[in-house]
Amino acid sequence: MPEKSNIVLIGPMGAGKSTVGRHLASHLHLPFVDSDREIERRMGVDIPTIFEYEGEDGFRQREAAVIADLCSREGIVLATGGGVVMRPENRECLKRCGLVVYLRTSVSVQLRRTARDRNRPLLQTENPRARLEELLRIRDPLYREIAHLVVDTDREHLRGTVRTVARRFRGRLPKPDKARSRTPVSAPE
Ligand SMILES: Nc1ncnc2c1ncn2[C@@H]1O[C@H](COP(=O)(O)OP(=O)(O)O)[C@@H](O)[C@H]1O
Ligand SMILES: O=C(O)C1=C[C@@H](OP(=O)(O)O)[C@@H](O)[C@H](O)C1
Ligand SMILES: [Mg+2]
Repeated sequence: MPEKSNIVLIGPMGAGKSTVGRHLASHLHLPFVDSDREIERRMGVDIPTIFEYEGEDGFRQREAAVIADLCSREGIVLATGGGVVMRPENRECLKRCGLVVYLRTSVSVQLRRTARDRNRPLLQTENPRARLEELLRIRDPLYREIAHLVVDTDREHLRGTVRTVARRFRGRLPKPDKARSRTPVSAPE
């Protein structure tokens, strides 16, 4: 069970974590944080540059530090990068950080949504489909391992996905009345 009341979006590149996250945060009136943008902000360079100079390992190290920091916050919507689940310490951290939502997507839809974007170094290859398939084979069980909720984004429109997650999140918040009735009442001496 999560210890904090954040919403954490996980899933592969092109699942819509950044886009759904931004809309969901605005729908729920919560702050939105994208861990990739936070890494770029701290470093002052973009993700392809970090990969170029420090390799994927360097990026993963910076990502783990940012995830640990962001998970200390309360009441945010957090969009993660697709590879965040590769490190066990991130998985542990995210599980405790809030409601973890796996935005599931087929490789064909991922390809379509990421085709024109040059900002994902792992997809700058001759065969992005094969790369996405291989990443999903490794990562899908890891997404499922920490997800409290799986939402298929192929079949739902953006608005539908936002509503589904918002409903499930609200359902987990303690109702004011019930919360009061759970307050222990001290017995008269
Ligand atoms: N549910 C959706 N339906 C249609 N297009 C989407 C959906 N979610 C995201 N997109 C589009 O796909 C692209 C990649 O989305 P993004 O949010 O960056 O994915 P991620 O952060 O998971 O890699 C963006 O251009 C976005 O507008
Ligand atoms: O899948 C991955 O390993 C990555 C996904 C990217 O984020 P998105 O999933 O938001 O595209 C970004 O963190 C980086 O390029 C690595
Ligand atoms: Mg993103």
